[in-house]
Amino acid sequence: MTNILELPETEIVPLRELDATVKVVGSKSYTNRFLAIAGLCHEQTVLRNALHSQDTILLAEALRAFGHVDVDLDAESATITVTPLGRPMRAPETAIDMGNAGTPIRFLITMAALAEGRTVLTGNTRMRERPMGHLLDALNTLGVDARAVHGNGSPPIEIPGSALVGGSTRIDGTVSSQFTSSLLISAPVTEKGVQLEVVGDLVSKPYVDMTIAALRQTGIAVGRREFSTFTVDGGQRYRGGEIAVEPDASGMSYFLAAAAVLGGRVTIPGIGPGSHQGDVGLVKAFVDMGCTATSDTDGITVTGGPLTGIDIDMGDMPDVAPTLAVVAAFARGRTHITGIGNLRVKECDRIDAVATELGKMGVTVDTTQDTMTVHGGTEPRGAVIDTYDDHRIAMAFAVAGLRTPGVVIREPGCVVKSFPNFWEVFQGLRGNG
Ligand SMILES: O=C(O)C1=C[C@@H](OP(=O)(O)O)[C@@H](O)[C@H](O)C1
Ligand SMILES: C=C(OP(=O)(O)O)C(=O)O
Repeated sequence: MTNILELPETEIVPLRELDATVKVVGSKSYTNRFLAIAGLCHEQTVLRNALHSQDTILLAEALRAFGHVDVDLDAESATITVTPLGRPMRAPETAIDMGNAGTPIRFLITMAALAEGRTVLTGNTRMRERPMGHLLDALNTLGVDARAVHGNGSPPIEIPGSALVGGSTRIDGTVSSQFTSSLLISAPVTEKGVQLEVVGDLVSKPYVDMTIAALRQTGIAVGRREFSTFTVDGGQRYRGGEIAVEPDASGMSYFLAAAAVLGGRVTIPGIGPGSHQGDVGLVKAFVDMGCTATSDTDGITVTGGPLTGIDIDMGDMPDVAPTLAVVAAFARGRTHITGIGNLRVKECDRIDAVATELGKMGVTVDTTQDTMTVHGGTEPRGAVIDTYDDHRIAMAFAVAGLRTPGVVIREPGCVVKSFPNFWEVFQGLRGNG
């Protein structure tokens, strides 16, 4: 069988009917959180339904490089086991290359300040443009002299060892929530704990809720006043044991979107109303556009209907904005998406990428620095879609190809960042429907 991941491009064959139950991979965000936590824990941690993707594997390998834990990755059983070796965390002699794994590198920047010795964290070309300056400023206030080697706030980042003891600091929340999460994850094992004040309007808030949920689940007490101040006492100990990771809500979005654009039905088991993953909010957006949905112990089900454009602030669910934009291309009327300025600093500039690629399909998209307006109503036409080494562009536009003939996705292998078996699951829609 052809491995789509290795092809220069793949043409999506349209699908007329869809009625499927889809098993998506474990959450990237929870896998990253529990891996980082396990890397600070003195007990063994076993993650079930853990995501084995490029980003989580890079984080696992980075933890191993600090020499204090063994990390066993069993992709077959979707299990990751992290076992402390009873040695201190020690910076590796060479720089750690984190590819374009944004969440992992940002979590590691703070963790590295707990290790012995100087750590250098770097990444690929795009990563070397991604912003980390706010996190460096917060660490500097805590007395950690972490710095961008080229003085531009981006990797490579150099972090001095044995430098983080805790204290009070402020974090600018307007660019990425990952900085707040990073500080919260390392805070409990510092000597003094951390009092954190978030300044500016925090983006991607649900990810901070996920961090706090992960900390509490592993035995950590966190005090908070909404999204403005967080207090974590030092000298706490993370609890190990077995942890089940829920399905990935961002990965789920492509299949729910398929139901929306085809007027079909898709059910995602294992995720429901109790989830802290903000991307679950896309379900309500689809309902507002004309779909019907249920969310209960069986999972989330979306059934497509005639679609109409909406106005929506996606600041709480940035990763599914490309998914919604593609669905909006098939809706009657205009969809106005706001609150998405930080889409410009993700794996690619996702505002420009979505506008350019939908443009190739004959769909007009107006953009500003932090908004996108998709003008639906004209049936999109087939096009060769560039993916900019961005998994979410590849997966979102694959959905368009289920309805529009002639959609070709270039470099489909980029999905490995968060969803290595995406194409397999996507092809599975045909057997199912
Ligand atoms: O904490 C996390 O797991 C993530 C936070 C979000 O980033 P920002 O806070 O930078 O928007 C999101 O885009 C990313 O894919 C995962
Ligand atoms: C933005 C993303 O990832 P990260 O910031 O972790 O690289 C993403 O997965 O869409």
